[in-house]
Parts: sequence; structure tokens; C-alpha cells
Amino acid sequence: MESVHLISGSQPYVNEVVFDCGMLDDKKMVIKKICCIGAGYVGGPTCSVIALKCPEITVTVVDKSMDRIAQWNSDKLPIYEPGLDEVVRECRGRNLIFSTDIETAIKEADLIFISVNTPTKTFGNGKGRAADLKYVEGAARMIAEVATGNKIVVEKSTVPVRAAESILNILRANNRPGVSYQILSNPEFLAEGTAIDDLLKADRVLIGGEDTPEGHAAVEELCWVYEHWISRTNIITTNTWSSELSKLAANAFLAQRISSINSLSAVCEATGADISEVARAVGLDSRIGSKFLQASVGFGGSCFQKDILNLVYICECLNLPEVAAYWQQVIDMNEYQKSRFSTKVVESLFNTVSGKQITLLGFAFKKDTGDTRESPAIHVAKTLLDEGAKLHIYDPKVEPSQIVDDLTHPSVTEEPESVKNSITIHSDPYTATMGTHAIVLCTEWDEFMVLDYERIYKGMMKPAHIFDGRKILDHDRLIKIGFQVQTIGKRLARPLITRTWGSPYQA
Ligand SMILES: NC(=O)c1ccc[n+]([C@@H]2O[C@H](COP(=O)([O-])OP(=O)(O)OC[C@H]3O[C@@H](n4cnc5c(N)ncnc54)[C@H](O)[C@@H]3O)[C@@H](O)[C@H]2O)c1
Ligand SMILES: O=c1ccn([C@@H]2O[C@H](COP(=O)(O)OP(=O)(O)O[C@H]3O[C@H](CO)[C@@H](O)[C@H](O)[C@H]3O)[C@@H](O)[C@H]2O)c(=O)[nH]1
Repeated sequence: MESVHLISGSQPYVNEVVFDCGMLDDKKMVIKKICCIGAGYVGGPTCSVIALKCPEITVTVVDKSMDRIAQWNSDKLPIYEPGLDEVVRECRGRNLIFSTDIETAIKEADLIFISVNTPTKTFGNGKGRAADLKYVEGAARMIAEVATGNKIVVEKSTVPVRAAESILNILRANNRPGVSYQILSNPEFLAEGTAIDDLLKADRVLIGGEDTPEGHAAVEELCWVYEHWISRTNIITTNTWSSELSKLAANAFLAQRISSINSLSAVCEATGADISEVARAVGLDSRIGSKFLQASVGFGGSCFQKDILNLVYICECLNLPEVAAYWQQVIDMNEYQKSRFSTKVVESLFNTVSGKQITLLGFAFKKDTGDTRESPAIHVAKTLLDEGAKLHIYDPKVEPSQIVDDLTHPSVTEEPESVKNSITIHSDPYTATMGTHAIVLCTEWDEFMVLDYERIYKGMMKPAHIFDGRKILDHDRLIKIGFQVQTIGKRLARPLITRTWGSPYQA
């Protein structure tokens, strides 16, 4: 039933282990209960889909946050994700449980996912770059304290290479009789806004494990879970370290494409080329492909920046400064893009936005999510607030309290009360634009493409400006309506720009 090929080398770093998990019904698997520690953007949707596809397995998702668990058990889930409500409604109370009783869930589980957050460290060694593994460590210590019997522990969180080794050290340190562990790496590749689809039709599932008979058996157990809905050919198995590194590599490649196209968007604006035309021409080369070539105000989200910074830090620790500098540039280019766009807004508004009313359309880091982590909208808002603007913000899914939290965070302002007095959060795009000088579009929500821009224009101060940071609007039509329009990677009808008072020039 199982075949194992050691392809090369004797070091754990270079061994590639290939398992044949065989057909689902050939197997006698023991996983009846799964526990997932961390009920966030990954733990919640992933376990909901496992519960949906594996009705014979009981899946318990636990979190130390009582609020979060209460929301998972309510009609208003803690995260917005298309298709998630339906899956949760079908499984919750059947074989999907959300609970704060972490100990019981760990004790009863055959397999435990660690799906906790791994943010960038904000202090100490590696500050601003290394991943903070305190939550992973906390979860591992909890397992070590309460586990009984044999457990398969699965790293679902994104972690540095060789993190599994540290987790195993914590788990095995207790050395209690009758307790044994296998640790697997099974990074998650879902993107927010498309999580359910990504989970149901994953391009691949990646499982890394120890190159021992027990390790192979554990890998096979997890293969079996996924084989309920993912074809065996799309489940790939590797050694643990390759699996951990592949997750960082995938995010680094994706972000690199965005920084590459964004760097060229600056060249387009300076030359008259159009970045959409360039992206299309480049992407039609089948070796390059068309995805992730959408120029934008910059990438956001909880993963890209954090994971690349982590990769940079690992390279520095491994004494590979050239490799570290190479990937750091992806982040630097993203910072440049966010600043370039924000500066363009200020310069185009006659180089002063002090006291001006400006609308931000969209605050989430991308459409179809309410998540604002590392959203470029925060950068734009900060620049405009620092320049004295009054902001009117509308986003269809972001909670108003989240916007206030983001903009009054100490990394954004030292004067939270003044910021609170400078922002108004609207529940409707038309009131958000009424009487303002400019619209800055930060998130590519579909509904922004079909707004009544004639109505909006009538209600705005003149000249009325639109800055399309996502390239989703019909610019020719907006110009015909009377707007001054600017976007990324394309020169439009020549708006009047004043870089310094008294020296107006045409962009
Ligand atoms: N968000 C994504 O789209 C995405 C996609 C792929 C991978 N990842 C990775 O998955 C991991 C989780 O990301 P997320 O976005 O779901 O994070 P999140 O912040 O939404 O959720 C993490 C949850 O873990 C809980 N938690 C932390 N320590 C705990 C403990 N000891 N016991 C119980 N609960 C605990 C927190 O309360 C929180 O609710 C990260 O490593 C991330 O890089 C995220
Ligand atoms: O052509 C593009 C594609 C994306 N973006 C932006 O890039 C950011 C990230 O987008 P996306 O990757 O779609 O969302 P995430 O939820 O951050 O997902 C990424 O990060 C996850 C966490 O690790 C991984 O699991 C996913 O595979 C990976 O796509 C967002 O701000 C997007 O607007 C662009 O600017 N241009």
C-alpha cells in the first residue's frame, strides 16, 4: 500500500520522500477526531471544509478568545468569506464544533492542527523581521501538558524553516509514558476572499513529514483526510523542511510578481506606456502566465510582508546577505508604490490637503474580505491625515470599529483623539462622497465599478478628483463626466498638478 522512495542524499534537508497514499477506501485510518487550535481566517474555513467533506470525523476548532468562539457559534461569523456561512450552517453542531475548551479538544483528538497567528516580531532579536512564534509555542506547550496517547501534530501556521524541530522539542520534553507525537508540516495556501473555493479546489495540498516509518504513517493519515475531496495527484509529500520553506517561497514569488508589475507601472506613468497593456502582452507568454500581474496601490494582507520579512531574516541568519537583499527589495518596492500613490494624491490636490474632505472608497486589503491587516488603505489614510485632511471612509465589509482601531494605532498616530475627529465612517458610498474634494479608491470591490458616478460628481466639490488605486473604473467615462482622473500605470487626460506653489506644470 505504501511506497517510499528516498531520492537523494542523507541529510534531512535534501531527502525527498514520496508516498503513495493509495485509494481512500483501501485504508484503515484511525483519525476520528481532529482538533484545530486557532479559530482565525485559516483555522475556521479550513476546518469547516474538512467537516463538510469528512462527515465521519468530528472537527473541534478551539480558540483562547471567547469572543471569537461566540461569534463562530452565532449567525454573524467573525470573518466574511464568500460561501463560508453555508458550509458552517451545514456542519456546525453535526461534526463541526467551536469551543474554548482547549484541553478537552486536545485530549480527545487524534490529529491536532496548530493554526495560530505568527506575526512579525515587534521587539527584541529579529524585531520587525523574524516571525514571532510565541503563539505556536503556547499551543505546543498546551498540547505537551494535556495530551494523552498518540497524537499527530500538524503545523498549519506559516512558520520559519525548521520550526517543526522546536515544536517537537517542546512536545517531547515532557516525556510522559504512553504519549507519543508525530509532527507534520501542512502549510495553507488559501487566499482571503476565495478561501472556500481555494480549499475545495486546491491546486495542491502539501504535506511534509519525518523520514521514518512513523513519520510516513502520519503523513499517510493526513493524506487520507484530504483524499476525501482532493485527488491524490494534487497531494504532494516532501520532507518537513521543504514543506515549511515552500510556503514562504510561494508567497515570495507571488508578491515578487506584484512588485515587478508595480515597478513597471512607474515607468508607464513616466513614458506613456499603459501597464494593463504591458501586463497583458507579458502575461500571454505561457512561461510567464497572466495571474498576479494586476498593478495596484500595493499589496497588503497579513501574509506577504510578514512571510517575506521572515524569509529575509532567515537568509541573514544563514549568512546569505545577497539572498536576503534580493527578497527585501520586493518589500521595498511595495513601500515605494504605496508612498508614490499617496504622494500623487497630495500633489494633485495642489500640494495641500489640509482641511480638505477626501473620500476613501474601500478599506479592506482586497475585495471580498473584511480583513484590514497591512491594508494599503491604512498607508494612504495615514499620509492624508498627516497632511491635515478630513477623511470620509466607506467599505462594504470592514467594521467601523476596525477602521478606528487601525487609524488610531500607535504605529499610525501619536494623537488618536485628533484622528478620531478627522474621520467619518459611512455606511453608504453616496453619503461618503457628498461634498468631498476627491475620491481615493483603495480596494477593488465590484460595487465600486457600478456606482452612479454622475450622481456622485454632482454632489462633490469642483474640481472633483478621482484616484483609482486599483485600475477598475471606466476612466474615459469619468473624464467625460468631468472628473480629474488619475490611476496607476497610465497617463490619463492631463490633470493640472502643482508641485510647489507658483510652479504649475502639466503631468
Ligand atoms: N490569513 C490567511 O489568509 C492565511 C493563509 C495561509 C496561511 N496563513 C497563516 O496561518 C496562520 C494563522 O493565520 P490567521 O490569519 O488564521 O490568524 P488569525 O489571527 O486570524 O487567527 C489566529 C487565532 O489563533 C488564536 N490563538 C493564538 N494562540 C492561541 C492558543 N495558544 N490557543 C488557542 N488559540 C490561540 C488567536 O486568538 C486567533 O483567533 C498564520 O501563521 C498565517 O501566516 C494565513
Ligand atoms: O495581481 C495582483 C494580485 C494581488 N494583489 C494584492 O496582493 C495582496 C494579496 O492578495 P492575495 O494573495 O489574493 O490575498 P491573500 O489572502 O493575502 O493570500 C496570499 O497570502 C496567503 C497567506 O499566506 C496565501 O495562503 C495565499 O496563497 C496568497 O495568495 C492584496 O492586497 C491584493 O490586492 C495585487 O495588488 N495585484
